[in-house]
Formats: sequence, structure tokens, C-alpha cells
Amino acid sequence: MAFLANEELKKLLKTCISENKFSEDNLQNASYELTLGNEVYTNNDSVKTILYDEKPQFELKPGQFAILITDEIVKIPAEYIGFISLKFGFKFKGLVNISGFHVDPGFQGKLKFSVYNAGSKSIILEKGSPYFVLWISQLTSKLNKQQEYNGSHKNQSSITPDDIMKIQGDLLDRNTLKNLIDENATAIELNRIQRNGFWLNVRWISGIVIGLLLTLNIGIWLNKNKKDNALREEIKNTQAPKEIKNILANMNVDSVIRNEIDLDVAKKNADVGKNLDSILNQKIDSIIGIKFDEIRVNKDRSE
Ligand SMILES: O=c1ccn([C@H]2C[C@H](O)[C@@H](COP(=O)(O)OP(=O)(O)OP(=O)(O)O)O2)c(=O)[nH]1
Repeated sequence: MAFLANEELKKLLKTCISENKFSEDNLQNASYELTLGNEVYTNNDSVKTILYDEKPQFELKPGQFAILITDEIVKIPAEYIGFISLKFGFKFKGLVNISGFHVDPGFQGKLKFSVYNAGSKSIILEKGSPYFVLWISQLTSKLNKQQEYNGSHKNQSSITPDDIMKIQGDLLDRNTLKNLIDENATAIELNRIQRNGFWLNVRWISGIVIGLLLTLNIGIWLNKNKKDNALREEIKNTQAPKEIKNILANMNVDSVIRNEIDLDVAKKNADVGKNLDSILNQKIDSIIGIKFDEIRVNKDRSE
């Protein structure tokens, strides 16, 4: 068994590459370069893509699978065997040949390649460009008719629905995974920011509410204190006996609040020329009267 060199290869392939598609230009270093046909299928698509002269290219994104098919129909006679591969230049870009590497004696048809872009960038492929390499080796003896290839790939000429169904679907390749992780990380970050914002608002609002309540309470307390002081001042200035004044001095304004209202009424109803002191005294007198009675009752009880 020996591999055919350029001259033998040329002689053989002139008849074994059909439709006069053989070109001497494609003979390279004891191999023949096969070109990309007009069909391609990538795993994210629902159907295959037809390439034509106006739109001869397609993009194979990182992490995508594709089925490629040669333009040439190859026939391998019964005393030969073929070996196939991708050209190094495209392998170097990350294009990996997943499919097999041999062509059986007796095979006839277009060759299909299942490829994967393992690189980090998209690979652009174009109809009619030479991406595949074919070597042919001569067997030690010719196979008989029964031994020749007669399998399911005989006379394959296009990418079939069955081929498509075998690789169809989104794959969780590293780029898809990276995108998913990035999207989730962004969603989590947004969620965190929103939650922080919410609690920040809650803190701000509670701070404001607590501040307002404190201010209100302090205001009420100050007002009450002011009133207490005013009442004490009134008591100090009134004509009541000293003993009563001393008792009243320790009283809280709350305990005389009703009288305070009476004082407002008294003030309102007072004649313009009437002395305010006498009005205040009126009120204090009424307090004194009540408290004095209470004190007396309590005193009587304790005695
Ligand atoms: O990457 C490849 C490998 C093989 N072939 C063709 C040539 C080969 O002679 C034929 C059958 O190959 P193989 O016997 O490896 O495939 P199979 O799926 O086992 O075939 P079958 O169903 O005919 O037994 O398919 C391709 O088109 N592409």
C-alpha cells in the first residue's frame, strides 16, 4: 500500500472527480484539495443555508457546529482508499473536524464534514474555497464487488434533514455559557442595587419620620414647659396666701388644663379695659379654690 504522488493522483482523479471539476491547481503535495459546495448547516439554524454567487459566505461563530459538503463528487475505485482532513490553516483558527477521516474503496458521492469552531473568533467560510484535503492510497489488492463500500452514505449529494436533526439545537458552548453567566450576574447586580435603593429609601423615610416626630414631641414638651412656667409665674404674682402658693408651685399644668381653657375663655370675654392680672387671678383663684378644697379633704382624711 502506497500513497499516490502528484502524477498518479492527477491520472486517477481526472476520472474519479466527476462533472469535470478536477483542477490541476488543487493538486498539492501528493494530495488533492476539495472545495466547499453550496450547502451548509449550522446547529443554531432551523434549516440549511444555500450559498450562491451573490451570497457565497457564511459565519461559523465560536462554539458552533456545522455540516459542510464538498462541491466535488468523488469516486474511490475498489483498489484505493482515501483519507480526508481539514487544511491546517483553518484548523489553526480553531476549526475542528469532528467527522471521520477515511473514504472507503468503492465509495462515490460528495464528502461531508462535521466541524466545530473551537476558536475564540468567528470563522468565515466561502463556497468554492479549498478547505479539505484528500490523500489516496493504493491497496495491496483490489476488493471484489461484495467488499466495496455499499453503505448509507453512498451517492450522498446534499445535507439531508436527517443530518440536520442529528446536530440541531442550541449547545451550551462556552460563549453561550459566558453570556448566560454575564446576563445573570447583571440581573443579580441590578436586583442588589434595586434592593439597596429600596432599603436606602426606607432608611431615609424612617429617618425623616423619626426626625419629624422628635421635633413635634420636643415642640410639645417645650410648649408645655412654657405653659408650666407661665402658670408658675402667674401663681407667684397672684394675691393668694403663701401657703397655697407653695402648694401650687409644685403643680403640673396638666392638672389645671381645664382651668387653662377657662382662662382662654375668660381672656376672650374680658372687657377691653379690664385688668389682665385680675383675669389671671380669677383663674388662679378658681384653681386655688379647687386645690385648696382637695388639699383640705386629703388633710382631713389623713388626720
Ligand atoms: O467525514 C466523513 C467520513 C466519511 N464520509 C463518507 C466516506 C465514507 O466512505 C462513507 C462511510 O463512512 P463510514 O463507514 O465511516 O461511516 P458510517 O456512518 O459508519 O457509514 P455506514 O452507515 O455506511 O456504515 O462516508 C464522509 O462523507 N465524511
